[in-house]
Formats: sequence, structure tokens, C-alpha cells
Amino acid sequence: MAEDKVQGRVPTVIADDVHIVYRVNGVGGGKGSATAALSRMIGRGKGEARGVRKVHAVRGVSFTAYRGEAIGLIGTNGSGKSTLLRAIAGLLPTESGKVYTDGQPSLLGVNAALMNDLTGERNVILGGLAMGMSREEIRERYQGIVDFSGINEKGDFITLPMRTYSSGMAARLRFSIAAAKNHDVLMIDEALATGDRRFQIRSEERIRELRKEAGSVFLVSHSNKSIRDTCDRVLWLEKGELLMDGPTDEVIKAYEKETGR
Ligand SMILES: Nc1ncnc2c1ncn2[C@@H]1O[C@H](COP(=O)(O)OP(=O)(O)OP(=O)(O)O)[C@@H](O)[C@H]1O
Repeated sequence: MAEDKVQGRVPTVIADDVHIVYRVNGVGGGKGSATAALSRMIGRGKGEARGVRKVHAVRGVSFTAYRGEAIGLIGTNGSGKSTLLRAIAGLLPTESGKVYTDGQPSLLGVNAALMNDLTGERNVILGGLAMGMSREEIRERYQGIVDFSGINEKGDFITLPMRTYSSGMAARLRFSIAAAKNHDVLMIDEALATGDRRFQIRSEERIRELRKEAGSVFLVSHSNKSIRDTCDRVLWLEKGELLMDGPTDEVIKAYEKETGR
């Protein structure tokens, strides 16, 4: 990359030697969680010494993300990808190390907090408000969100409760709501894997647009193709450690060689 371009880059996320540790209650003494839960109810087993196991999910990860970058996160199951994203979004505290972000990162995961008993329509409004959009902005973008999601392609589903949607339909709606706004830092966790192929193509296009419109995009995916199609840089995590950080092609090639995929 040309020197002037490097100098002109604006950092959006800086992770500095980040460690994240989960504490899991009720696993002490090998007696099973019911016993441990009972101990806690009667006031025994408090503190870390008893019944609390630590899971060190992210171990000393450092990187800087710049405006306009789309960064893929890859790694085998349980390597710490989702944990790292949740920490960048400010949803998990770091054990040590620091995360600096420019603006509020938005995490678009398959678990984004929408209400299953409310209709898709109400959830579009709720999700928009949760992202800080005004009612006016939501009104303006409502039809665009519904059209992008494709929810109404086979009938009037947007007026039905979300619990009646298939998992793919629900994921599409979540993606469409989040993608309606321009984000400083947008993080997508596996969302693309749940839509059908047509929706995947649409959302990949939207990710490319979001990238151009300003912020950085992080994408966690097990689909190397999605990563290749959307990202220009890849972080490869394994056992919580950053194994490789580089251009997509280079990192995916090394990953495929290692995993045989
Ligand atoms: N809420 C939790 N409590 C305790 N441990 C957790 C929790 N969530 C994740 N972990 C552990 O942290 C480690 C990293 O998990 P994480 O979900 O970040 O991995 P991942 O790379 O996103 O995995 P996958 O590809 O399977 O989605 C795993 O060992 C997992 O068991």
C-alpha cells in the first residue's frame, strides 16, 4: 500500500493485548450444576475458589482496524471470534488489555435483541430506535428495510409475530434493520450464513456499500467464500490467540491448508 495512503488512514478500533475470561458458575467438585446451584442458594460456595471455572477465551489479541476496512474473523469452533466481537462492542469486559473504538460499534448477531412476540413491523421500529434512529428516520426507511429483508416476498409476514418466522427469515430481518443505518463500526456474526443464497448476495453488496459509506465492518463467518467476497483483511484466531493477520487471500490459504477445507 502506498505510503501516503497508510499515513492517511483513520483507526476505528484498536485492541491492545486484550484478554477475556468467562467465569462459569456451578461447576465445582464435579458434582454437577444442580448441586452447585443448591450450594449457592443456601449461601455456600461463594467466590472463585468454589464452583467457579474460568474460561480464558481471548489471549492477548492486538490489532488496529482502519476506516473503510472489511475484516473477516476466522478460526475453528470455540476459537474466540464471537467473544472478541462482543468485547469490541462493549458487551463483555476485558480481563486485561484495552479496546479503543471510534464511535459506538454495533454488533449484528443472530441473537440481536428483537422481541419474538412482537410483529416484524414493530421490531423494525424497536430495532431502529435501539440503534439511535429517530421515528422520522425509521418511517423514511421502513419500506426499504422490509423490501431488503424480502420477508414479504411470499405474503404479508411483516405483520405476523417474529416467532412465526423461520430462523433464516428472522436473521434476514435483523440484518436488514442493522444495515439500514450507517455504522461507525458494524460487526456481523454469522448472519450471512442463515439467509438463502439470493439474500446472501444482497447482504454482501450492502456490506460493501457500508464500507464505502464510512466505517469498518467485521464479519465472523465459517464460509470462506463469504469472507473472500466481502473482506480485504482477515484475522485468524485459534485457542483465543491471533494466529495470523493479513490480506484475505494469504490468510485464507494458510487456514485452508491447516484445516483441510
Ligand atoms: N458465555 C460463556 N461462558 C463461558 N464460556 C464461554 C461463553 N461463551 C463462550 N465461551 C467459551 O469461550 C471460548 C470461545 O468461544 P466463542 O464463542 O468466542 O468462539 P467462536 O470462535 O465464536 O466459536 P464458533 O465458531 O463455534 O461460533 C470457547 O471455549 C467457549 O466454550
